[in-house]
Amino acid sequence: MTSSTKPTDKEIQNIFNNIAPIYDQMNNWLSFGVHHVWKKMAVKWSNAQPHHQGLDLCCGTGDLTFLLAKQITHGKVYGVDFSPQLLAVAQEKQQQKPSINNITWIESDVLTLPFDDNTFDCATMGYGLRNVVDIPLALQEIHRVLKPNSKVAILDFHRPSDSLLAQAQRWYIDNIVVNMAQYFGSTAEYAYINPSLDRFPCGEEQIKLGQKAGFNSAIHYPLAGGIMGVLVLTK
Ligand SMILES: C/C(=C\Cc1cc(O)c2ccccc2c1O)CCC[C@H](C)CCC[C@H](C)CCCC(C)C
Ligand SMILES: C[S@@+](CC[C@H](N)C(=O)[O-])C[C@H]1O[C@@H](n2cnc3c(N)ncnc32)[C@H](O)[C@@H]1O
Repeated sequence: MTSSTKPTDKEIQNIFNNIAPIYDQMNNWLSFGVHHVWKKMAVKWSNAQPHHQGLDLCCGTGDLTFLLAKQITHGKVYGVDFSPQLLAVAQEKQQQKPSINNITWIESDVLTLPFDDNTFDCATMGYGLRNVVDIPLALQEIHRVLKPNSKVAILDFHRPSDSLLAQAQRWYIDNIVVNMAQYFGSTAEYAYINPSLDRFPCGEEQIKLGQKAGFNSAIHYPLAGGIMGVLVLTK
C-alpha cells in the first residue's frame, strides 16, 4: 500500500490491529485529552436517552461505547468493530468499570451489520467513517438499522476551511503524530491519517451523502476551528 492509494478492508483492519496496544495512549497524548470532550459532544448529539437501544459503530477500544452506556442506563448498547485486538482492549477496559453492564461487543464489518432493520434509537461513530472502504454503503447500513426519527452522530477529522489552520493540522499530523508513532514502531499506521483525510468528503459533501442515503436531516458541526467535525443525521 502506498500512501496515496486507498487501502483495502483487510489493510485497514491490519492498521488497527497493529496499533491496538498504543491506540488510547496516543489519542490522549496527541489531542491533550480533548478527544474525550469531542466524544461527549457526539453522544449528546446522538440524543441517547436512558431507555434507548444504542449502537456504537467502529467502536475500537470503546470510549464512545462507554459514554453511550452511561447515558443509556436502562437500555442496551452494542459496540461493533472488525478489529479483534481493539475489541479485546475495550473488553479489558470494561473490567475496570463494574457499574457498566449493558454493553455487547460484536466483531463485524459495519458495511454488513448483523442487525434487523429499524432496531436502534440512537447511534454514534467515532473516527470510523473516514476509514470504511465504502462511505455511501456505511451510511445506508446505519440508515437501515436506525428507527425512524432516530439520530446518528458521526465524529471525525475534518480539514478546516481556514488555509493556515489546515496547513497547521497537516503539519501536526505529518510531524508530531507520525514522529510520536515512530517511537512505538507504528510510523506507517499513523502516516495513513493525512492521506485518508485528503480523501475524506468535507462537511458539505458529507451532508449530501447523508441525504442520498435517505436521512431526512443532515447537519455538519465543525469542532475546534474545523479540525474535527460531527455529522448528525436524522432518519
Ligand atoms: C482521536 C485521535 C485520533 C483518532 C485516530 C483516527 C484514525 O483514523 C487513525 C488512523 C490510523 C491510526 C490512528 C488513528 C487515530 O488515532 C487523536 C486526535 C489528535 C489529532 C491530531 C488532533 C490534535 C488536536 C490538538 C488539540 C492539536 C492541534 C494542533 C494544531 C492543528 C496545530
Ligand atoms: C480510528 S479508530 C476509532 C475507534 C473509536 N471509535 C474511537 O473513537 O476511538 C477506527 C475504527 O474503525 C474500525 N473500522 C474501520 N473500518 C471498519 C469496518 N468496515 N467495519 C468495522 N470496523 C471498522 C477500526 O477497526 C477501528 O477500530
